[in-house]
Amino acid sequence: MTKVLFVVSELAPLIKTGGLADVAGALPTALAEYGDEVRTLLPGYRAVMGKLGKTKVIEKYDDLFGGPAKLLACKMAGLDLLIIDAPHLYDRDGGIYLDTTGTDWADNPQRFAALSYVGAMIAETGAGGWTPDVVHGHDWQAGLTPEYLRARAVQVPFVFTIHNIAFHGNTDAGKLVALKLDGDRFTRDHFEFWGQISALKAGLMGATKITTVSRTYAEELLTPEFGIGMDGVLRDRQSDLVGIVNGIDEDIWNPATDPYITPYTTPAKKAANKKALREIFGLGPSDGPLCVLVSRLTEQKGIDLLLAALPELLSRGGQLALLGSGDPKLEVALLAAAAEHENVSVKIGYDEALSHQMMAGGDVILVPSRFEPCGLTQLYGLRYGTLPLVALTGGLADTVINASPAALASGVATGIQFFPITTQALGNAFARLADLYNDPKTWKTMQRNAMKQDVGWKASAADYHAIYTSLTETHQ
Ligand SMILES: Nc1ncnc2c1ncn2[C@@H]1O[C@H](COP(=O)(O)OP(=O)(O)O[C@H]2O[C@H](CO)[C@@H](O)[C@H](O)[C@H]2O)[C@@H](O)[C@H]1O
Repeated sequence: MTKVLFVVSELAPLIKTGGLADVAGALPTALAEYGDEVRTLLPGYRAVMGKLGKTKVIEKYDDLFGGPAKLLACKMAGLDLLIIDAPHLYDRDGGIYLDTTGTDWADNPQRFAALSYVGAMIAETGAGGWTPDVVHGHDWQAGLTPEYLRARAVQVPFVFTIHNIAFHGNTDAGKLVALKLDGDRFTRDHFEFWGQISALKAGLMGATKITTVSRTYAEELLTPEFGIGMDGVLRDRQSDLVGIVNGIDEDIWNPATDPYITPYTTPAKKAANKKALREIFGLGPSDGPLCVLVSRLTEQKGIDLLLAALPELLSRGGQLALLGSGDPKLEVALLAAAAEHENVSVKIGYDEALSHQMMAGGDVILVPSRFEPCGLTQLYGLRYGTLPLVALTGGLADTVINASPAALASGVATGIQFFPITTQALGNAFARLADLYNDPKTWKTMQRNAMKQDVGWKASAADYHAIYTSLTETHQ
């Protein structure tokens, strides 16, 4: 049994902007099956504080990066939480990373340095008598943790998981003092990155073990194209880098019990959900596949490729129902496409219930990402018999079995992959999709295969458990 402190900036079901929250929310329960005890340290954003039940104050800090703060302990949704109640950092309108105008909060470096700093303090002195054997940080927001552990001479292993290397958490060198960092370590070997402080680099350099969320992404990260400036750092640390594919919460994402949908256990019974979904999106009947997409709208997600390839889908009778929010330019372009084509419908926003209805009612889940460390929506799609059409990259390469002639002949295909990641290849994939969809026997076989895939956390939690065990053994 290993006591593990998660240090993370979002956590489902309390606060979520993307897949990081899902992983942070589901993995602790899966690890408990192996006897590991996870407590999760999370900033007390306004939205979080409003949802907490009974809390216990276990620590008080006079000055946590500019103001007084408390450490609260509570239980929620089966999780043991440690919440940093620091109003000067987290109690405000707007998003958790962005202000009301969509700009990064100017004090994000301090806000997440505080998260990492409290993580290190807990590792040193414990929280209410509980001291972790391992600290497990996620993404750049937890990246400074090993610097603070080192400053306190705390010898605890630090596992660092990269969910998305595109975010570096960089800030200017003038903040060294404000962030309580050791100026002597502002070098290329530690956390200096092209003249800036990089929280991500600090985490990568200081981690005892680095994980990322699929095997293919672990390999891709070593290349300049995917490493986004950190490939050199990662090549240096390659022997400590491992890819562990994400799972999904099989209770929340279960078509047989999902409270947001008409429940089903066989693909044939998706029909009621498809009808309902078309009504929700104002789409009429059509002969082609109903494609759905649920995503943050960013460059990463290949939405521009989809827009350019849409004619191929629509010319074969396909439809698109899309839910997302993010880049205003993409939002405008999507709404324009919806206005132009009757078989395209777009909802801008974030809607958990609707995302479930889309998984249940769609024929196909689209993930045309330029890069995708793991991706979760294709996993939801598999579980719901909604076949993934995905770019061949990262976790999308590892979790979908492409409908190649060989895979179809042996009856194992679960979706469609396209490569290179271009408009033309996506357009060709839409043509393949239409052919497969028009072959009901093959389509049903693929749906049944998809629904049988193991997309839960059990196997991957075992891999994390093995890492914790090996690290605590070597540190004893
Ligand atoms: N408008 C909306 N309404 C409702 N729900 C919405 C939504 N927009 C997104 N979501 C939900 O947010 C999650 C997104 O997770 P993903 O893993 O697909 O991508 P993300 O890039 O956020 O995560 C990063 O971290 C995760 C976790 O490691 C990696 O899988 C991934 O590759 C990496 O980019 C899904 O649960 C999805 O349903």
